[in-house]
Amino acid sequence: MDLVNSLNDRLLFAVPKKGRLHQACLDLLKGSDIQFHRHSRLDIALVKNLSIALVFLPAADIPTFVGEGRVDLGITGRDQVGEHEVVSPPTETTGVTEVLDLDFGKCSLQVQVPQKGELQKPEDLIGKNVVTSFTNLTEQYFRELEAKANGSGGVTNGDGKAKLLTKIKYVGGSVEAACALGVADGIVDLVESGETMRAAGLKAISTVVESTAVLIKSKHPSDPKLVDLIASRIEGVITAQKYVLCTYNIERPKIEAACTITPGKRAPTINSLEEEGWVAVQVMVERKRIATAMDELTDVGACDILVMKIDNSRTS
Ligand SMILES: Nc1ncnc2c1ncn2[C@@H]1O[C@H](COP(=O)(O)OP(=O)(O)OP(=O)(O)O)[C@@H](O)[C@H]1O
Ligand SMILES: O=P(O)(O)OC[C@H]1O[C@H](OP(=O)(O)OP(=O)(O)O)[C@H](O)[C@@H]1O
Repeated sequence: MDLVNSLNDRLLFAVPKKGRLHQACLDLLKGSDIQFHRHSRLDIALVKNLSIALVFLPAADIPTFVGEGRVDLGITGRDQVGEHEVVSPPTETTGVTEVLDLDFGKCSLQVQVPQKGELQKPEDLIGKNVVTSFTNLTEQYFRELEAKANGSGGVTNGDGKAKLLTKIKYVGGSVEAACALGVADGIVDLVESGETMRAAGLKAISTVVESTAVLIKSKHPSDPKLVDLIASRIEGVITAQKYVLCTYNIERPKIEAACTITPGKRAPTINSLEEEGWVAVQVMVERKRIATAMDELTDVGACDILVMKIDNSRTS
């Protein structure tokens, strides 16, 4: 099969080929019934049941391909979009539009320094060596920091732009090793649980950006209707993962107190029970809140509380 020619007329959808976002993206595609078979070593896979081709790319490159309109749709981290936009600011026709926050891949890009050392605040790194994989965001961050610290009295380049005193170096991974190896005084790297940072003897002293995975689209996708369809399927899966369905029985006078605890996404469904004075309530509750909600519902007199997993959803 001539794979490249069979891409014609298909919507191109970029997915991280490895790393932290890869498996969550595959799960999302499965939940959205986007069926494909990826041949080993091939970075393109045709979707069997929709006119889409998946393109497996490094998360860092996805904003470039989508931003230039070469690929219609993509999933990457908001940090990667930010990193790209520092050097390629969006215009009317280029750049990406965020379609959905996908609620996974949560992390923060933070300035980190050795736990035991003199450096305590980001300003202490001005003029020193900083190592990162996010050189554009880091440069922007230190440019602003230096401008604040120097007022207007800083040294300027030929182009009139303030000369950056902090020395920023790129490394592609294992950024946390840079301080111990003597390459950096501080680093700018992603932190999720904080385990990597602590294990490397580092502490965070400032946050450059917060990030989650996002669905992005180009400014002029080849098939806007198909983009909307995929976005709505993905949103359905994300909502299903985020919420559970809770039902309980309660006496009528206690409904108001119970509904304050579980107001639902739009509003709870309330049906009369055969037993006089009682109602059954059905309501969506955020998964992370469900244990507390159950405790509080019990306190206000709800009983027969049941919680069910939602497989998929289409809500507004
Ligand atoms: N520890 C983390 N927790 C949550 N999300 C993360 C974490 N690290 C990275 N991410 C998110 O995943 C994106 C891709 O990062 P990752 O380091 O996995 O990519 P990669 O460089 O392509 O993979 P690899 O590190 O395996 O080479 C990041 O831009 C960020 O949005
Ligand atoms: O706060 P934590 O939960 O420990 O996660 C943070 C780590 O995760 C990422 O690296 P990754 O493991 O993807 O590998 P890399 O260093 O090769 O990029 C990031 O660069 C940190 O090193």
